[in-house]
Parts: sequence; C-alpha cells; structure tokens
Amino acid sequence: MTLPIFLVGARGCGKTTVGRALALAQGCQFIDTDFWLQETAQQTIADIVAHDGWEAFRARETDALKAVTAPARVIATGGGIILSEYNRHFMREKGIVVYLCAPVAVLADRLEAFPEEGQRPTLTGKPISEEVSEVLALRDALYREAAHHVVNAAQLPDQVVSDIEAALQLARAS
Ligand SMILES: Nc1ncnc2c1ncn2[C@@H]1O[C@H](COP(=O)(O)OP(=O)(O)OP(=O)(O)O)[C@@H](O)[C@H]1O
Ligand SMILES: O=C(O)C1=C[C@@H](O)[C@@H](O)[C@H](O)C1
Ligand SMILES: [Mg+2]
Repeated sequence: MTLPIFLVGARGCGKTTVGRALALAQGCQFIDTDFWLQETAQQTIADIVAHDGWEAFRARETDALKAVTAPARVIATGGGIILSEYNRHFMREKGIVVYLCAPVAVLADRLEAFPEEGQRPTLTGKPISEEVSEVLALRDALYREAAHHVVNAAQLPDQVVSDIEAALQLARAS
C-alpha cells in the first residue's frame, strides 16, 4: 500500500503547484483540500468565511481532510490545516507529511502576483507582506511538528518535486 503524501506549508509555498507535478511523477492521484471543499460546498472559501466565519471553515476543512485521505494520493492541504492538533496527528498517522518551506519574501512575491482572493481571503486585514510574516511566525513550528520531511520550496517546482522524491526514497531505504 502506498501511503498518502500530505503537502503542508504557508499560502503560496506551492502545495497545489508542486502537488500536481509530484502526483504525475509518482503515478498517484492529486487532490487539493481547498478545491475539494469549495467544489463540495459550491462556494468559494471567501464566501464561506464571510457567511459562516473562520471557525466553520476550519471544521469543514477537517471534514475535507478526512474525506480525501486515501492510499496512493498526493494531497495538497490548505495553509491553515496544521492549526488543528487533530489534523496534525491525523496526517502524521495516516501518511507522510512534507513541509514546503519558503521565506516570507518568496511567499509574499507569489501571493502579490497571484492573489486568488476567492480562495485566500485576508487572515489579518494587513498588507500581504506583513500578513505573511506574522502568520508564518505563528505557524512555522506547527508545520515542522506535523512534518516528516522539510524541503526548500523557494526552488523551481521540478526541483522541489525531485527533493521530495529523494527524501521519500531515503526514508524508504532506512
Ligand atoms: N516553486 C515555485 N516557483 C515559482 N512559482 C511558484 C512555485 N510554486 C508555486 N508558484 C506560484 O505561486 C502561486 C501560489 O502557488 P500555489 O497555489 O501552488 O500555493 P499553495 O501553497 O497551494 O497556496 P494555498 O495555501 O493558498 O493553497 C501560484 O501562482 C504558482 O504558480
Ligand atoms: O493559510 C490559511 O489559513 C488558508 C490558506 C488557504 O489554502 C485556504 O485554506 C484558506 O484561505 C486559509
Ligand atoms: Mg493550494
């Protein structure tokens, strides 16, 4: 049985982008909790948060995580999935968790270029660079706590995929 691979990390670290490429390289199915949740709800995340609040969104996110978890899948998660202790333990128990780690400046540049506000409503009400810095400072330790592997996500997507595959291979061999 091939364990599911969960990609975690900040908004803009490339979980969706790298996840698609990794799934292709591994011959696995690709699933994204944000996409699954929005499709199932027939609403954007911004609409869910505006109508029901962040707490309701977080509950739906845990439901999405549980629903999409299956063998032979690469699962791109939402940036805040690690806020829940339940989710952190669930991912570590059920599969292999990879933290795509990138510095604030790289994340902020990507999010400024591709804001996708329907999927990424503001978390703090502050400008992007300030928000990324503040949120990453709070979450970095949680991404690391959840992760079996940490990779440098500031590289080109193909290089990030190669680094993940190398980490998985090394772990399998040891
Ligand atoms: N390694 C990379 N190099 C250059 N650009 C990238 C890389 N990874 C992602 N990007 C770009 O950054 C933007 C955000 O990437 P992506 O949507 O994959 O991030 P994410 O981690 O899934 O974010 P979220 O947590 O909001 O779902 C995209 O427009 C993508 O093209
Ligand atoms: O970092 C976050 O808290 C979020 C990231 C996105 O992937 C979405 O899951 C949502 O906008 C929340
Ligand atoms: Mg994504």
